[in-house]
Amino acid sequence: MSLEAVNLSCVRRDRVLFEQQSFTLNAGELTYLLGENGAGKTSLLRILIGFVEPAAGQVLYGGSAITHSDVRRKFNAELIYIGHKSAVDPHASAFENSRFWCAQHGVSVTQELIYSVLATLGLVGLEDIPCGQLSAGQNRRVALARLWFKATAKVWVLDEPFTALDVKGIELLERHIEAFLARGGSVILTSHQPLSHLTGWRPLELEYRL
Ligand SMILES: Nc1ncnc2c1ncn2[C@@H]1O[C@H](COP(=O)(O)OP(=O)(O)OP(=O)(O)O)[C@@H](O)[C@H]1O
Repeated sequence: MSLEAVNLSCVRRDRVLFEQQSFTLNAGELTYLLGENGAGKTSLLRILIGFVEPAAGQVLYGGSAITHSDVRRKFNAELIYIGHKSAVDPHASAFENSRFWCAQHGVSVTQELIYSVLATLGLVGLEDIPCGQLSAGQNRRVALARLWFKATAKVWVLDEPFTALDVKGIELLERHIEAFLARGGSVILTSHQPLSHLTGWRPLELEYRL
């Protein structure tokens, strides 16, 4: 199913961030959203997932508007969004955050699977302590574990997923994105760091407008 932006515009505090943005995320494609600080990348991603309404235009999933409840349900079932701030509860552990996220998103997982994914993410021994005591990169890994849990996802919308990751973490995530694309997934992401291994992406540049 393709995710399609049709003539999207966004206005923030009387400033037009962007207008008439149209593009399609197709199966197996990676779109790299580029632009200076404040250009509107996060705003565009939040419109794309239906969290914020555009000033004009619409978002279609499989050809129908995501504002229709049946389309919304299907889109929810096939979407993973990881925002810049990650939404990891600092008072809960990596295990508890993962279990809650899976429950909230209707993803059925065993305890063993949660521990195994957290191990893949390099979090062995850190699974049961409050995330507030983990480093920034470790917290990012806890958030990224969602990309391993939800096997039914077809679209990943990732806002600066590489932030705070070390070299190994970047490589792990890039390989996981590659495998997802090879299975026919679609990805749109922002990153202020150049992508190191990922190739074949399509740039989508937002110009900073005064
Ligand atoms: N809810 C909001 N209310 C008012 N202004 C907002 C809101 N959200 C974003 N903005 C403004 O819109 C502009 C674009 O913000 P946005 O976060 O989309 O940019 P960005 O391209 O993701 O930036 P960065 O690279 O710094 O993350 C900023 O000037 C920001 O202050």
